[in-house]
Amino acid sequence: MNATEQEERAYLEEIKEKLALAIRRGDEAVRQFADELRQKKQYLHEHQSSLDEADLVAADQSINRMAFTGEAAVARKRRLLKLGQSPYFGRLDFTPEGKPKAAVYIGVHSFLDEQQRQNLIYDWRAPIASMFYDYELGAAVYTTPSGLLKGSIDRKRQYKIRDGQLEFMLENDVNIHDEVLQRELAKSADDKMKNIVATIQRDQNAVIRNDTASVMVIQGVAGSGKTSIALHRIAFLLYRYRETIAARDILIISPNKVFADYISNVLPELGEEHIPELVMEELAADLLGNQYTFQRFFEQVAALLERPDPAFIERIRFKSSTDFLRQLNQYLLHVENNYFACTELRVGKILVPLAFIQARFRAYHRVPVLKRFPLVAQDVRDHVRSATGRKLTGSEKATIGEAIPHMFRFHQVLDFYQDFYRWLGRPELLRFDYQRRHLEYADVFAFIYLRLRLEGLPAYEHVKHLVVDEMQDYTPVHYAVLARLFACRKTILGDVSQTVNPYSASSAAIIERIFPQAEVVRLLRSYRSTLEITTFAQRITPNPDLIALERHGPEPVVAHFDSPAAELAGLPQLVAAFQGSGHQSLGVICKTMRQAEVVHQELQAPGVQLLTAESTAFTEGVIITTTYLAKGLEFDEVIVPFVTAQTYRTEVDKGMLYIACTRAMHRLTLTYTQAISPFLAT
Ligand SMILES: Nc1ncnc2c1ncn2[C@@H]1O[C@H](COP(=O)(O)OP(=O)(O)OP(=O)(O)O)[C@@H](O)[C@H]1O
Repeated sequence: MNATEQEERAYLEEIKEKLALAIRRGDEAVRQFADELRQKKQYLHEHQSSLDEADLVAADQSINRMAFTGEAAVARKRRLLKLGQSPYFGRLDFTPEGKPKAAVYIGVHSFLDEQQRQNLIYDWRAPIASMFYDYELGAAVYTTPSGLLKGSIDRKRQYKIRDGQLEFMLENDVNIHDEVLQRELAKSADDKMKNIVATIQRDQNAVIRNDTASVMVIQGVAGSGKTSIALHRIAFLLYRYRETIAARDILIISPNKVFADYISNVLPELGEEHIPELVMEELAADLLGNQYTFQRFFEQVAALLERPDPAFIERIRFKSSTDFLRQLNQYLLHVENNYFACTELRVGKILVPLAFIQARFRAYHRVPVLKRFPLVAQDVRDHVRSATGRKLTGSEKATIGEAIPHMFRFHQVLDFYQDFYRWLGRPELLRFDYQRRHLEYADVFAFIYLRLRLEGLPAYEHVKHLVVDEMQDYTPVHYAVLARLFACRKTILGDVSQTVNPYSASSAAIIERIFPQAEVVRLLRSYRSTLEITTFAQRITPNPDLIALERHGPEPVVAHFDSPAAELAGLPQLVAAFQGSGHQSLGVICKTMRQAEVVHQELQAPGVQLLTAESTAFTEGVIITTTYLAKGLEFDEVIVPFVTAQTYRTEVDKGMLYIACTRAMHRLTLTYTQAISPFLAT
């Protein structure tokens, strides 16, 4: 151990002691709060009858205040305990111009020595910590509340501290970022996504700390850290705007429950509370109300994979275009201008002129049409009352109330939606099952959009930041709905190469058309997989811009079997090899759920889980699932069975194969019988 390391170890012990002391003090404070709270409650209980209203309100407020302070103390203790395990991961020695040098230690949270009023550890989100990610040695600058602070960095160190013990430290004379990053990436996959604070890369840092974009679109290659970055960005914004945004004000829209579970740990790991999340289809169900049922996205994808009917494809393709949204908007104009068949209205002796009713209808152009009738009816009543100089009878009021809506062509959104296709001259593009009141998936958001425009829907005003993951799976109407429901800032992320349904995919360019104010960033470095796996996946869907990280592992194996029975019989051996490898997770990723069930039959054993659309959690071990459900997840090892020319032959199949292969971090095996898929033929 050299002198520097000795010094650092001694410093670590010092910090740990200070942390332990702070925890003890905190415990004492919590105990005091609890005692005071108990006493106060007891006093209230005993003196209830003699206290007046004002006393009670004051007592109530003081109890609430104490409870709040108590909760804050408990949260602080949680943070300190966490720091005790791993107080910091980085250090930079910074000399601001004209000021003395200071060592800045950076950790997941800040730690202030209250006695010395000195910051011993800086939160990675603090302005000064940004230099750790943005600069090597030499001139550096960061933004303080009072402007830019220039200076120079003359030392940078990285540490790995686990369970309070220093595992290693690296000095800046080696390229520390690469070395630590390599170590992090070589690790085994967890059943939960991890935080990456210690190794955030410069381009990623720029996205995380961007606090100006009202809509940020992250278009990144597979494994570029999009999801990680979006979550760190949320943590950053919660820190930066802690006075105005809390975790409960954020909403993450994710593709399914398993993915939501997988990412659920990152923010708590960073010391933030759990963030509300919603699966896109839950949002749809919320907005449709309970009058309709609808096909789910995975059912649409499954139908496309199993029986790709041209008319079905045509319906999906049409409804996924920006032109479709434009037509819907034109139709709404047409409705506004033509569907109010206004007539004059006789109420007793008074004739309310057509022009008056028409003008009132137009005057409310900001109100959704189906919500205008009571307003117009009220104006007509007022008109009649001032014309007659008397109050209206109940029956006159009712006549007006009924007559106005009657002048309008339809009242049900479904009638409009059907009419829209007639207006287009394409009635065959709508398949609605009347008996089950069942919509195809491609109609769900178009229908909601019409509903939103015709009836209005309550906006999600409490949401102050919206995150949409897997953006490529949503179409212009989805975004049009989101834009109207969520007026807040947004982070939207995805990868066009990972579309599960190429007939309904959106690129960043399409999203930009809906959010012209969007800032689009492209992330091209891929971190997840070894170079061998990335190169293999690139042969399926090439992206010349992708930059693969130089990390090596075994070449992917494509194994041929003589018969389907032999292929199935071979799978347990592959699983056994995984079990002996020291890796934590293996994903057996199939094209369809039917195939996954067949594999599950073969591999059933403790620790083997079939992940279905109904699953809600992701666990370590052997997971058998479909590509659709594996999206966004990652595994140490991946097996893709049945990669035959028969199974993987269409564009949709190709996308599936690419997604499946890019889930692997360290090892990839594909198996087949007969002829291999043309996407894998060399
Ligand atoms: N700076 C980094 N330091 C350490 N690990 C990183 C970094 N960036 C990304 N990773 C790792 O790379 C893997 C992929 O990250 P993530 O899942 O966020 O990428 P993604 O772009 O959303 O992937 P995909 O679109 O393929 O699902 C994760 O294991 C993540 O921890």
